[in-house]
Amino acid sequence: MGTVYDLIVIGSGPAGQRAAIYGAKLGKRIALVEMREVVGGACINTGTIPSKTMREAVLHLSGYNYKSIYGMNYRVKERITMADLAFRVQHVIKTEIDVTEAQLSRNNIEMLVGVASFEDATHVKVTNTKGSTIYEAKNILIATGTKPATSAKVPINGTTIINSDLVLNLTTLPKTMIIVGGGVIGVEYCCMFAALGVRVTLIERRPRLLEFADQEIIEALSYHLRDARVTMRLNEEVESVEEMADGTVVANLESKKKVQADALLYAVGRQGNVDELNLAMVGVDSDSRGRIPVDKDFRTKQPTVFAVGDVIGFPSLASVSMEQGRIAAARAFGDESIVSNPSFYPYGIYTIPEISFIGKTEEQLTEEDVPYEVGVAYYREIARGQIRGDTTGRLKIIFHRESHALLGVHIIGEGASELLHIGQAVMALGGKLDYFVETVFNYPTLAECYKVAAFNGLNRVANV
Ligand SMILES: Cc1cc2nc3c(=O)[nH]c(=O)nc-3n(C[C@H](O)[C@H](O)[C@H](O)COP(=O)(O)OP(=O)(O)OC[C@H]3O[C@@H](n4cnc5c(N)ncnc54)[C@H](O)[C@@H]3O)c2cc1C
Ligand SMILES: NC(=O)c1ccc[n+]([C@@H]2O[C@H](COP(=O)([O-])OP(=O)(O)OC[C@H]3O[C@@H](n4cnc5c(N)ncnc54)[C@H](O)[C@@H]3O)[C@@H](O)[C@H]2O)c1
Repeated sequence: MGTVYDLIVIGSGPAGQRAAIYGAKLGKRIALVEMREVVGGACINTGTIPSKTMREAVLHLSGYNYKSIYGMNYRVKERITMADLAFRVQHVIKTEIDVTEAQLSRNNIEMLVGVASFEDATHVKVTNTKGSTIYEAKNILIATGTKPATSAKVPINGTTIINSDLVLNLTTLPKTMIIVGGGVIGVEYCCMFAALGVRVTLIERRPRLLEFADQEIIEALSYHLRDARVTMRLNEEVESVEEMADGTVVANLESKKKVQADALLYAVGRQGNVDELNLAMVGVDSDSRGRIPVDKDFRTKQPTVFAVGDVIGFPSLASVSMEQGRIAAARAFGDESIVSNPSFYPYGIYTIPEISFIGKTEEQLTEEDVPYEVGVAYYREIARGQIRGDTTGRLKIIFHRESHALLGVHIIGEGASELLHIGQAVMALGGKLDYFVETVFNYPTLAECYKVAAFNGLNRVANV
């Protein structure tokens, strides 16, 4: 009789890692199956970490920050190459893999290398070059993540027509580029390539970018995109993509227009990694985008089978995936102690400049007939904004007119994704606008924006 694990986790991205470690901390016997040669999933290997590292390298090498302070063009390196960017990205990926492997090994998690598929609700087959082995577990957790969505009419060739997994495959920095999809991936890469001087055309089928974000913030972002010479084509759908004989690429739009460029990034969403899992063996379904439905404890229809992370769909963030993994592992072992409130989950969008928010948008509150007011602080009014050379950033607090409860915080500007956590803490602890008025912040800091925005908001309420 072989080992019976308490939990087998399929996938070593943020969701799977956190589930495995939480289970191990409870003293359980855990195995983690990963089909890639390295741990970390899309987060470390192709998604979050590479894109955020590339962004940092772009800001540094392109002299973006220098320009905002001295108002002139200065490049650390005159000809920035894809190799310059890849060098830094590979370094950070390697370090993150090492850190993760050490963490898993310290917690005595057994690594099984290969593709996992279900035999039944308590047995998983793992197949690798040496053959197949069947493992037994009391609980199984699916954390297989997603891959870029494809289309038969978009021939990804890995060199001029790429998806987000293949950005570093570009051998040379294109002069012109088409980005299909104005979601988070499309907009983040759009900002990076534009900062490098690439003329980008961003094509999005919806009437606006990043529909879930506050409109005022997206209008501010659009100003920056135009300033970086990005052409935005909204309400336009790419129907097909062609490689031309001269090596360029053409996007054919539904509206019959054509857009030509040196390269094209196809970023129209993601598809759950469910094909290999043989879900039918456990009676679990997935939808057309490969998403697995789960209950509030992340249980599928099969009580011993859980699913977490990107493979269950929205919000598809590394941060949230980790939390889902932790909760699912706890529930699998009857631990109800972890409570997590999704309304306090933040968004960090690493555009240039950064966007971050929590809570409701003005549009949502208007829709819900909530009597709200806003308070805004502009970085240019704050000493730290002037010192850092970011005079276009802004922080907006949305609060209830009568109770002054915080309903949302929306920031665009340098450091937004870090700065947001002050608002998040105050919101989560039930604090109100008055907290910012009564609290002394370090000076000069961007945190002062909260105080200025709170005063601005109170003045507006007092005047009506
Ligand atoms: C370009 C890009 C940028 C992003 N930026 C951010 C960001 O800034 N902030 C943020 O919070 N999120 C970001 N995300 C999202 C984030 O990467 C994901 O939310 C996160 O990786 C999801 O974690 P996961 O564990 O669910 O899946 P993944 O990280 O996708 O890991 C799944 C793992 O499962 C393995 N696997 C799949 N099928 C099997 C099988 N049958 N057997 C064995 N192993 C299997 C895969 O090989 C993979 O290693 C970004 C994503 C992309 C693509
Ligand atoms: N900073 C972050 O948190 C971060 C960064 C990157 C990715 N992510 C995660 O990765 C996930 C996937 O991101 P994504 O941007 O690929 O997907 P997405 O679904 O967010 O955006 C895809 C966009 O492409 C558009 N689109 C689809 N087909 C089109 C067509 N034929 N022509 C023109 N436009 C078209 C859609 O309208 C949509 O706006 C997101 O859910 C996000 O949570 C997060």
